[in-house]
Amino acid sequence: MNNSIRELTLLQPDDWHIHLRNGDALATTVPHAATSFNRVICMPNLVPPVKNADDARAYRERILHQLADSNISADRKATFDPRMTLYMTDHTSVQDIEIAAKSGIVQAVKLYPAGATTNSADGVTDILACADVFAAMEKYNLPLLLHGEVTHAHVDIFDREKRFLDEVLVQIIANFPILKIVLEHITTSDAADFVLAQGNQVAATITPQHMMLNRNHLLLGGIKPHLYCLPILKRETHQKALLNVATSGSSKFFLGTDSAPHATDKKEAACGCAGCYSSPTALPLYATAFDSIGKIDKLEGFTSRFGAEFYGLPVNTNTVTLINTPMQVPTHYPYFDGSTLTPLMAGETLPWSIKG
Ligand SMILES: NC(=O)N[C@@H](CC(=O)O)C(=O)O
Ligand SMILES: [Zn+2]
Ligand SMILES: [Zn+2]
Repeated sequence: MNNSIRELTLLQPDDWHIHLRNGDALATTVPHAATSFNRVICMPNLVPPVKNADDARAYRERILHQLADSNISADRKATFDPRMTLYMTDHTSVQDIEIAAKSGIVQAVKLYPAGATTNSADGVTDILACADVFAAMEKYNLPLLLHGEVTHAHVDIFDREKRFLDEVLVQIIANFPILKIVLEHITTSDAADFVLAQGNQVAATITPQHMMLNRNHLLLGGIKPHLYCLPILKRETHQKALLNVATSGSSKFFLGTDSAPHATDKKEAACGCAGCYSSPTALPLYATAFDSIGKIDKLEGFTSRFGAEFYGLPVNTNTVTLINTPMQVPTHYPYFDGSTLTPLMAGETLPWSIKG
């Protein structure tokens, strides 16, 4: 690598998997997301969850209200477009799907196996019993977004994603061959290979942490609660495989930060919450990851083209410029009620930053 200043102008990225939360959290999360992204797919695991089109519309209004109140630039305000998801439960009906599909604001339906992750208690208990709902999603071309882990108590946490592929996902795909599916936040080479082996209706998002870090970062030399997310970081071979597919130019893999804020004290605890907060520095993080193996030329497809293509949306027309001027990730951000958020790689220096 040479030492000259390099700049990289990208079509403005979209984040196809983000947790903005609700209430007072929005004052922090919305401007952070809107600074880097145009479209964001807002996860529905609020308390209570976003279960139908009316909930989604009301949630979107709260986000847009917060956007209007924030002091980011008028340009960024104008292009920010939160796209909503429904939280699938055992009670989701075909009618819920029909109404959502026609609402114009619901982009997808999210399935959490019950108990798999943060705020998933209302998730689906018997996925293969949801045939009529999947059929309706197929009919209306509404994608299914998966937290792809089995939840049986006896299955080892490091095996849960692979078991989901073999025991659940193969059956969903076999029964609903044209249903669009995104396997969210993939963590293993098994998941990457699985997605590559499917038709173009199956894609995956990859977070910055899963392509930059592995379980040694989480557990060696002291436990690092801010690197704990679900699905949990895996071994280095998986991390490398994810970085390789993300930078391969395959349009099946695209940006989804899974930025998932939990106040610092809720993570630095005897029973710490799962989730990494990465949204404000996601672009420098991904640029750093791609550049680490000489693949920065593949960044724009991953950040700004493949997700839009998968969802059948136009690519953005505005741009953002990254520059290889180092930046320090803040040690924390103010959150609500006097708490803070500690971001992914807090205090570390990244070689790339956003220009201007
Ligand atoms: N990824 C996480 O570890 N946590 C997410 C939930 C999720 O995406 O699974 C959250 O909402 O906190
Ligand atoms: Zn998840
Ligand atoms: Zn998530």
